[in-house]
Amino acid sequence: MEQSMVEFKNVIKQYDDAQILKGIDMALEKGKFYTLLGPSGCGKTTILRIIAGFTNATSGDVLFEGQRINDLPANRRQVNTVFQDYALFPHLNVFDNVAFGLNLRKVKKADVQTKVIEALKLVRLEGYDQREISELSGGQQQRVAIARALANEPKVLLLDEPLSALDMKLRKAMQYELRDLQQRLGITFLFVTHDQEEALAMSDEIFVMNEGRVLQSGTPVDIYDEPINHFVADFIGESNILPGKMVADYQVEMVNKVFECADAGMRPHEAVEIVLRPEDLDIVAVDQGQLVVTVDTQLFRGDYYEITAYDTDQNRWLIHSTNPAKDGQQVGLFFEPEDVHIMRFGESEEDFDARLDSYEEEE
Ligand SMILES: Nc1ncnc2c1ncn2[C@@H]1O[C@H](COP(=O)(O)OP(=O)(O)OP(=O)(O)O)[C@@H](O)[C@H]1O
Repeated sequence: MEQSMVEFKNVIKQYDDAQILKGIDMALEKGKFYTLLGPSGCGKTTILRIIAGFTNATSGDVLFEGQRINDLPANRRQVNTVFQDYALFPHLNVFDNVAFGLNLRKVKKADVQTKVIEALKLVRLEGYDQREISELSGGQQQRVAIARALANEPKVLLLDEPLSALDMKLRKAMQYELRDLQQRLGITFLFVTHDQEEALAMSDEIFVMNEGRVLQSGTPVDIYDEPINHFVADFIGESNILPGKMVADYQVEMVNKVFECADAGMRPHEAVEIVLRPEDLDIVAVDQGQLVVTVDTQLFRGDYYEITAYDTDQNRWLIHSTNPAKDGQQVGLFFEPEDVHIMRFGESEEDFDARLDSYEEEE
C-alpha cells in the first residue's frame, strides 16, 4: 500500500477537563479530496490545527509521509490552510497577499513573481495582482486566500469551511472550482464543513464526526447507502429511521410484518434500526404496496412529490414519490428489499466493516 500523506494514530486532544478528540485514527492518501463532516464543536478545526502545527496532540502520533511530526514547528510543515474568514491582509494588495509566505521564506524575487502569477492563474484571477483587497468580491477574496496557500506549493491543503461566507450560487460555483483545482493539482485536500450536501458532492472520502470521534469513514456513496448508525443516517441526507427486530439473515420485522432486507450478520431477535431513504419509496395502490399508510401532507417539488404519511404504528414516513396522493388517503408504500438497510445499536466502525466484508464473501 502506498504511504499515507497524513496519518493519525489514536490522537487525543485534551483542554483542561474536556476531551475534544477522543482517539482519532485516520489516513489521508496522496492526491485525494477528503472531508471532515460533523456538527459545530465536534472537533473538525482541532484536527486541522494539529495537522498544521498550530496546536499539539495531547497524546497519539501524527505522521506526515511516514515521519512523526508531533513536535515539528508549523513553518516546517508542507501544509497550508485556507481559513473561513480568508484572513487576508487588508493593507496589502493581491500580489503582496499571495507573495506573503514566499517573502517570509526569503524566496528569490524573480521566483516570487513567477509563483504568484502562477497561483493567481490557478484560481482564475490573472490580471488581478495589483488590485486592493477591498476592491474584490467575497468570492474573489476567497480565491486570493486559496492562491496564497497554493503559492507555497503545499503537499496538503487544509480548508476550514472556506465557502461558508459565500451566497448559495457562488458557493455552488466554488464547489466545482475547488474540486477541479484539486484534480488539476493532484495534491491532498482536507476540507472541513458541516454541510452534508457539500461533503457528498465534493469528496473522494468523508469522515463523519460527532463529539470528538470519527463515527464512519468512506466514499460518499458508501456513507449515504450504508450509514453505520442513527446519527450518520440522520446527518447525511433525509432518512426514515424505524425500530425493528431481526428475524434471520436478510429478514427483519417492522410495523408487525416481516420484510426482506439488504443486511445479514445480526442475531435473531436483535433489536435494530431500519433506514429507508425517501427516494427509495413510492406511492402505489393499497393492494400493491408492502405497507399501508395514510397520507398527511403533500408538496410538489418539480421532479417528485414530497409526501408525509403515517403507518398503523404511527411511524411518520417521508416519501419522495413519482406518483401523487391526496391528504387523508390510504395508499400502498412500495420499496425494494435492497433499499431496506439495517443499523445495529452501538456497532463500531470496525465491526460494521467486517460485517459488510462478510456479505461480499457470501456473494
Ligand atoms: N483553545 C481551546 N481551549 C479550550 N477549548 C477549546 C479550544 N479550542 C477549541 N476548544 C473546544 O473544542 C471543541 C471543538 O472545537 P472545534 O473548533 O475543533 O470544533 P469544530 O467541529 O471545528 O466546530 P465549528 O464547526 O463550530 O468550527 C469545542 O467545544 C471548542 O469549544
